Formats: sequence, structure tokens, C-alpha cells
Amino acid sequence: MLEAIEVTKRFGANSALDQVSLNVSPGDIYCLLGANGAGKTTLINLFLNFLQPTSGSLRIGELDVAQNPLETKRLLAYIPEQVTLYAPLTGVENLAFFSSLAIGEQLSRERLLALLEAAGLPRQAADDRVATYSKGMRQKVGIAIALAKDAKALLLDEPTSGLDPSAANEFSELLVNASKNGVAVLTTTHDLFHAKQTGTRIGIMKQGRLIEELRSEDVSHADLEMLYLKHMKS
Ligand SMILES: Nc1ncnc2c1ncn2[C@@H]1O[C@H](COP(=O)(O)OP(=O)(O)OP(=O)(O)O)[C@@H](O)[C@H]1O
Repeated sequence: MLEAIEVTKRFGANSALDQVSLNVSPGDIYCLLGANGAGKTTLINLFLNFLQPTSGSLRIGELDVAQNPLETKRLLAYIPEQVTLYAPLTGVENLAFFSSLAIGEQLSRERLLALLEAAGLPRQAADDRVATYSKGMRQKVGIAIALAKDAKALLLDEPTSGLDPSAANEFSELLVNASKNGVAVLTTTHDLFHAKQTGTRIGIMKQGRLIEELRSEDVSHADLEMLYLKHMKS
């Protein structure tokens, strides 16, 4: 569903990505690990067509991102570290606005509330102004937008950073539910525990290269930590 084929991205002399190939299938939660500057966000930005590759290509479903920027964007939902919403509007108003932009139709209030509920937002918060929301609550509105859009692939950049353990756990459950519905999930994270717990697959990046790919069921928490630290030191 999400495919990077020998992707290189240079910024001047700096290779942010060097011949990276990966494939995320429907139902996969692929967690990208790596030190600061390893190239994780750059890869997400390439799938979003915010950046163009220096060489190589990216595909979403059967479509090449560079050749089909609008069509591929329709298949995607993106949840950045800080979900951008209109602070003076309520959760339900934000969802109404962003879902109508994404799908070109105005959903009923009942449908909007059902989507927020499916994304785990407490019913009593739906009519509160987003200015009062925690980071986790804003992310749930982001997930509700993805659900409204019926996105086939979900891209996330460090979604659990700054969330308390129970909010992070709740968020992880939302990702698992999305993947069970056949969504392909690609997420960056610095949280090895989250990667092992939630991910079906784990990729380790270093200096622009994808140096290791694992199935999370094949590795224990302790082994993943050891492997990660070994790669970071070498
Ligand atoms: N727009 C840009 N212009 C120039 N250099 C950039 C740009 N975006 C990223 N880079 C460089 O590309 C490299 C990869 O950065 P990237 O943000 O993808 O890393 P990351 O793995 O997401 O890091 P972090 O964990 O800190 O978010 C870094 O050296 C960074 O300085």
C-alpha cells in the first residue's frame, strides 16, 4: 500500500535518505525508529508529496506519488506530532470543517459525533473548544478526520511523544483498530516499547539508510533495545 523504491533525498550535500526501499501492506503497523536526523520525517514528507525525491519513487496503492499528487493524498491521512486544529472551534466543528475539505461533503452532526466516539474522544468533550484540549485529545480529532476520510494509509510522526503512558496506550489501540480494518500504518517513533508493543514491523534508520527490518513478533523488548543500541553505537 505504501511503497518507497530506492528513494534518495539530498538537501545540498546532505543525504537525508540514501536508497531507502520499504513496503507497508494493508493491516501493517510499520514503526520507523532512528536517532534524530536519521531521515524518518523526510520519508513521511516524501509520501505526502511535501518533498520530492532526488531519485527513486514512492507509490501509494498502485499510484506513483509524484505523478498523482492529488489522488494519492486522498488515500492518506497524516497525523503530525502536533495536530493543527482551529483552537476557537469545538472538536465537532473542527471535524466538520476538515472532513468536508477532505471528502467534499458535509457530514451530519450524528455522524461527526460517532466518528469522534470511534476515535476515543469522550462525548462530553466534543462540544468543547479545541483550545482546551490536551495533545492526546487533538490527536483523536486527527484520527476522526482519518476515519471520516476512510483513509487507506495513515502516516504519523512521533504520535506518542509527550503523551502520558495511558494516553499513549489508548492511542496505540486506535492504531491497532485502524490496522485491523485494513489500513496501512507508517509511524515514526523514538519509543522502542511502543514500537514493539504496537508495531507489526519495525525498521531502524541510521544516517539516511534503512539498516534493519524486523517483525516485532520475532524480537523481545530486550533484544530490540540491544539491537537498536548496537546499531546506534556502531
Ligand atoms: N527542509 C530541509 N532542508 C535541509 N535539510 C533538511 C530538511 N529537512 C530535513 N533535513 C535534514 O535531513 C536529515 C534528516 O532529517 P529528518 O527530519 O528526516 O530526521 P528524523 O529522523 O525525522 O529526525 P527526528 O527524530 O529529530 O525527527 C537531517 O540531517 C536534517 O537536518
